[in-house]
Amino acid sequence: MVLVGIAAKLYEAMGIQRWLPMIPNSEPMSKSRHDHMDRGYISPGEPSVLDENYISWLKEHPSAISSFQRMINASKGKQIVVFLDYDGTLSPIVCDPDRAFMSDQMRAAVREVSKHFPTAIISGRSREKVYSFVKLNEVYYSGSHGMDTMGPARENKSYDDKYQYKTIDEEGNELIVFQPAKDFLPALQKMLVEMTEKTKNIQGVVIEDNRFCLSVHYRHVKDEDYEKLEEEVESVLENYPEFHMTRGKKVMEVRPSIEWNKGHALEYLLDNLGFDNVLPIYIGDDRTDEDAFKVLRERGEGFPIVVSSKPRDTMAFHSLHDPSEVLSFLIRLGRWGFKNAYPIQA
Ligand SMILES: O=P(O)(O)OC[C@H]1O[C@H](O[C@H]2O[C@H](CO)[C@@H](O)[C@H](O)[C@H]2O)[C@H](O)[C@@H](O)[C@@H]1O
Repeated sequence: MVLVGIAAKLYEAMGIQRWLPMIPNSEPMSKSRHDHMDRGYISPGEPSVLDENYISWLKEHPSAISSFQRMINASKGKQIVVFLDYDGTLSPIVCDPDRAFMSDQMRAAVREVSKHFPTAIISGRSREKVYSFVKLNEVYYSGSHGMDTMGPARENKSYDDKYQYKTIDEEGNELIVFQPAKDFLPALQKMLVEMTEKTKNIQGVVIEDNRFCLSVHYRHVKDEDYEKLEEEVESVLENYPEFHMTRGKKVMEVRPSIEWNKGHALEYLLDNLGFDNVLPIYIGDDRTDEDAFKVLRERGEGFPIVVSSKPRDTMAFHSLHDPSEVLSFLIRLGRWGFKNAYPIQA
């Protein structure tokens, strides 16, 4: 019974009401098909019911699902804008970066959300690559950790025209592309060749060309070879003082040292959307998403939501356990938008 109590506490904090029907005097499960889908969802990576650390972390970063109504109440009179990270948020983390596909269900949920709220995906991948996974024309894309952003066309004098150009999408809509790290492209291509050469004898290394940054994946590198790989990456970087390395999930990321990150991309998109009263929701799992969480905190608006199955330091207010919970949240948001928000004009 004690175990059941702890588990119930955990699920309640996570916003998962799967346990409730088993507990006497609890609210019965709704008969609505959609409600049932949400409540019946079982996340693949549920924490151990005894993970007290996770339970107390959830008190600091409550589930965005259980806080949904509060978020919606806060959006009164404001335009909701949705920002989503890709890997680990819209698709689960998998061994092969080229096979991080998004499920059809997730695609449908993002499409539904984007019908009612401006939606952007901000990823560490190249913009083209993330589009090839998502395949939705209804959303804006920002690749290379925000260094390649395609957003709504708007005269915006705060950004240097040297790095912006106008373009037309397949449906004839005018868009603007902002690439603040454009000057670094030749050096990046040179570095990619050197990095590939230097690491070619280390088994398991995958170098991904993310256009304005490089990802050196070491998920398949033997532990005993990791140090060697790190040395090689650092030795290449020594010849490129205008670049630096950051770390993600089993990946070293080499980026131009300019003051531009996912947080700046978020602000750029918000500027170009041009709403007066806005409520941004940003969902992400990566360390690089913290830059965007920080921006929302500093602006004092919106909801930064971290995707994490473990307690961790974060600037986010709310949390979701994994991409399956992201799906539940987006389904709910899309459904709410369908009933309550005006459709976005094409
Ligand atoms: O900003 P994101 O969209 O989250 O991109 C961050 C990096 O994600 C990818 O790598 C991660 O996901 C892979 C697929 O699940 C996994 O194999 C890898 O270990 C993770 O680090 C992507 O491949 C990187 O280029 C992105 O920078």
